[in-house]
Amino acid sequence: MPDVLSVEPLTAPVDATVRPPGSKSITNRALLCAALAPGTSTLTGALFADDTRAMMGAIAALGATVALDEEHHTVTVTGIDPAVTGGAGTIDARQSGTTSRFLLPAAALLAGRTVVDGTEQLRARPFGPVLDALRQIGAEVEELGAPGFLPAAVHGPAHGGPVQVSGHISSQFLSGLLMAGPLMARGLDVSLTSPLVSVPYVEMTKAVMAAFGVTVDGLTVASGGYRATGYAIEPDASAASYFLGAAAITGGRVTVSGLGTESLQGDVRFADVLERMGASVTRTADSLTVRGTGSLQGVDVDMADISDTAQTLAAVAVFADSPTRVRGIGFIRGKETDRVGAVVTELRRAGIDAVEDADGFTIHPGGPRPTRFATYEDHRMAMSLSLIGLRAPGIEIVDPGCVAKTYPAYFTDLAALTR
Ligand SMILES: O=C(O)C1=C[C@@H](OP(=O)(O)O)[C@@H](O)[C@H](O)C1
Ligand SMILES: C=C(OP(=O)(O)O)C(=O)O
Repeated sequence: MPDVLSVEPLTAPVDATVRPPGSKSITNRALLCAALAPGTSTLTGALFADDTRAMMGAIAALGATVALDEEHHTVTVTGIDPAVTGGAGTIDARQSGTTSRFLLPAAALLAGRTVVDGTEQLRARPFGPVLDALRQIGAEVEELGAPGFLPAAVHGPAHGGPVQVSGHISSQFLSGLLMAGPLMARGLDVSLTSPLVSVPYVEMTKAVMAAFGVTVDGLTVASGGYRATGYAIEPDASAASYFLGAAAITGGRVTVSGLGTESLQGDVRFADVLERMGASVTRTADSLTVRGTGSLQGVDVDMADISDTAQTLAAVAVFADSPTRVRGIGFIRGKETDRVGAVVTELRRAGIDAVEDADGFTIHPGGPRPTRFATYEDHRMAMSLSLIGLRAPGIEIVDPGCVAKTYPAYFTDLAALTR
């Protein structure tokens, strides 16, 4: 991957059918549930990217046997019995929020000490709510760096029972607790102390747990255990947003196969936002087609449920004919970077009138000038801003390799749109 990548403008509207790689979020849930299930599970359609390799490494450190068949997008996992497993040493969650926030409660099941750490970027992201929750349910927790941040050590076994956790910073704390819940002696009964963001991800957690034989009732899960299974992972809906956005801004057509009305991923609702802007959307049980109609209106939209697609919308909004206001996403300042600040800074660099709001941003349409975009080690900055280059000449992306976090082949697949 070069240090800087030039995006070639499309010479004709896109007309393509794509199938993005497996969902990061579903892959990492399925890997963890499989690791906690006695017996062997086979996961098909899995994502192979930095975030999921982080989870594969983490569950192997817990003692699971993990066999990769990358060519066939398949992972085979033989699970552990946490009741007879000791601490897992030091686990490197790399840049992955899901790996780290899901692993801490799972590591708290073990009668031993496990340290969870990651990159400098991950060390800057919040962990206080899950560390505090684990203390409430009987785990010993040491904050080895700044309080509320990684690295942190947990020593179980956590006994479970009633636990309180906040919902407004990240839903991953809740998802992680729920997934460890069935292996706790008292099960788990979670109460939220603040409104939940990213709600569809918690529904996804329950759905994946159900596939592995565990029922969550509200936010309560009984003590029990997972069942190993065969599990098919859908394509990644956040990744799909870039291709759907490309159709909308070029007046072309993109069909995403493998994702439709039956999807477990909230981010498929990005297509609804494009529809509100004037694109035409066709949905089947397992496909989504967006057709650009040649005109896009700005929208005023709350993206608290689907915030990984907010940067995609920012790029699309540049080509609308009225302003777009995105609300409800103040919490994305705590993701890979301050995504609100970063997207506004970069659009302004291209001469676009973009404004930072307390809970989101406002984008006024305009003609972007040739620009070298910074990407802040954030895969979604790189993937989103590249869309601008499909319409405007002279767009360059710094550090395009950062897409490896969730979509290593992104720029190859984007270039294939023009062929
Ligand atoms: O549970 C998940 O798989 C995720 C939840 C969301 O995070 P937050 O709950 O922190 O918003 C999302 O942004 C992230 O990419 C994946
Ligand atoms: C926020 C993201 O990832 P995570 O929180 O899992 O690191 C993302 O993929 O956009």
